[in-house]
Amino acid sequence: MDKAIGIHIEGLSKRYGAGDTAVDALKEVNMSVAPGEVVGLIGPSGSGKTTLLKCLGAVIEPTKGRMTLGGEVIYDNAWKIADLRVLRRDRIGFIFQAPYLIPFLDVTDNVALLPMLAGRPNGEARARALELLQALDVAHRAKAETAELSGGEQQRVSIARALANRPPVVLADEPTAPLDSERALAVMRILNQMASQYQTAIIVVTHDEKIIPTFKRIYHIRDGRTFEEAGEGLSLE
Ligand SMILES: Nc1ncnc2c1ncn2[C@@H]1O[C@H](COP(=O)(O)OP(=O)(O)OP(=O)(O)O)[C@@H](O)[C@H]1O
Repeated sequence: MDKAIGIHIEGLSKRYGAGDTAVDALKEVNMSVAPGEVVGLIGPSGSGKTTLLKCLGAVIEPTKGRMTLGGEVIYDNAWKIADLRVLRRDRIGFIFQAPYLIPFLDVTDNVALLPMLAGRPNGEARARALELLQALDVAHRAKAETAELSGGEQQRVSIARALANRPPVVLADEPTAPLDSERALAVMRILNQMASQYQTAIIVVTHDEKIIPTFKRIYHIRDGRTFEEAGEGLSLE
């Protein structure tokens, strides 16, 4: 297995239920995303996007197949990792449509919380948080209450949080859906910069027409099967 691969899945299938009512939500899906790469995952309602994201995020168990993360096999017809919560906390970043910041922690602690939970000393966790806040241009709000931030600032903090444990993969679920064109493209610029700076593989589930031209590579999903296509790779500079 190529150690440089960020996330790699082979023949991944997911069946919900059994017998007459069984639903094959994923049918032998293959996908590879390299460190530093941002790919789009696009498909109509019911095509299997959420199921795939949940399998990639170790939130639900696939039925069969193989999955590697940072070169390590994490699933091979069964989980190969004893503690899935630790896997999710330390090695997978999640970005959602809304920022979901913790309102009783300041901006720095929202980002430092994950490294602290992973056992990093407080000073180191805060220093890492500050470095990310700087990279995302929100360090001037480091001591602010989350409610004092604009929507765009909150979202950048949520991106910093997703990267705080330096995960090899970040899963972003419709991160630009509520944003206007300019802000949506700004988020894509940030995701591309972060992917490249931290060598993270980023998968963006979206149906947002505004950002689809920015992907260099797209996985389409239809009825549980994926196929790959070159994207336009619109420059975000
Ligand atoms: N817990 C479940 N039990 C049974 N079937 C399910 C379950 N979750 C999803 N499905 C079925 O699996 C298929 C894929 O669903 P999934 O939620 O992954 O699609 P999606 O592409 O995310 O759709 P949407 O864009 O509408 O959220 C659908 O046929 C759905 O009805």
